Amino acid sequence: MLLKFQFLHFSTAFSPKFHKISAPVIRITKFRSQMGSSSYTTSSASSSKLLFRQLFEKDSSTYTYLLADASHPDKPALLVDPVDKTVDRDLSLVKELGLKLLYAINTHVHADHVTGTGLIKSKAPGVKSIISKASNAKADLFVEPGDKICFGDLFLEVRSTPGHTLGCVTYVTGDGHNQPQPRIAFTGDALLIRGCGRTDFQGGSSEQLYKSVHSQIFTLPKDTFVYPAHDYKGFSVSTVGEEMLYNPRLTKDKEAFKNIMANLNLSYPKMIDVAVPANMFCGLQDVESKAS
Ligand SMILES: N[C@@H](CCC(=O)N[C@@H](CSS)C(=O)NCC(=O)O)C(=O)O
Repeated sequence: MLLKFQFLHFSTAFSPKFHKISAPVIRITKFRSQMGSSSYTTSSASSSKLLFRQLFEKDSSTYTYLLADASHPDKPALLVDPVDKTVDRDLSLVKELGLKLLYAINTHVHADHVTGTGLIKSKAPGVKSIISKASNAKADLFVEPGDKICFGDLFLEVRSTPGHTLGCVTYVTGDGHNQPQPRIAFTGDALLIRGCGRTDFQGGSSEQLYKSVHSQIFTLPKDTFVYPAHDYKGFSVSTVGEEMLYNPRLTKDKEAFKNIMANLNLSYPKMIDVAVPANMFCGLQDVESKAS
């Protein structure tokens, strides 16, 4: 598949740029198991190159993920779905592990917490924020389906998974010999473990979500790890195969799914009126000129 663009691989003199290229750079490497540790960690998916940490923000039950190419001399890294309240913790971890943070990326415009991307940019100059173009939010870089976000020799592929919000995307680790195996999907709120994101605001659509999950996530290899943006039941990780068998909503047919989603009767997230406007600007409400 031809790529519309690919972010440049990290170099010592760090300077992220947009480049249109026709194919990813693939190098073959060996894999070995690597356990991770932090304040809250799983380490189910790993390779000799990937440093991976799952971090938790308890007030909104949000997961933030830290990924880095540990085999690269500069250890280029990115954070998926950082939360404002835990930015200091996350940046300390980045420093302790000797990583060079390149990107702070969001799966979507969150409604229940303020994203940490703007705060990270103010505390770690040079870090670029990323969100989907379809989100209509502000960021330094906008991704579209099929785009790749490179960090060292590793990359995340962008898959469009609207339904919870209009601009939701799922980031999936690359498919190739030098990429982590099994693959890892960061599903945001599109697919939760034994659940899924609600579809009753922010351009949500149960019809669209059903299509997104079935066409963009359930088509990944069954051993692909599923790491969502939230968990409310104590789960930390699942797999595509597991969710295809046991997800109580998405194993149903489309009409039954739509009926379930129409009758969730969830109260609105407590922070929605603060979080959504702020998150349209990387969490930096009223700082439009700085927000990118
Ligand atoms: N009680 C929380 C919000 C809980 C909630 O609505 N979660 C969202 C994801 S964050 S917008 C969701 O989609 N939940 C699906 C579900 O089935 O629980 C708060 O007040 O913030």
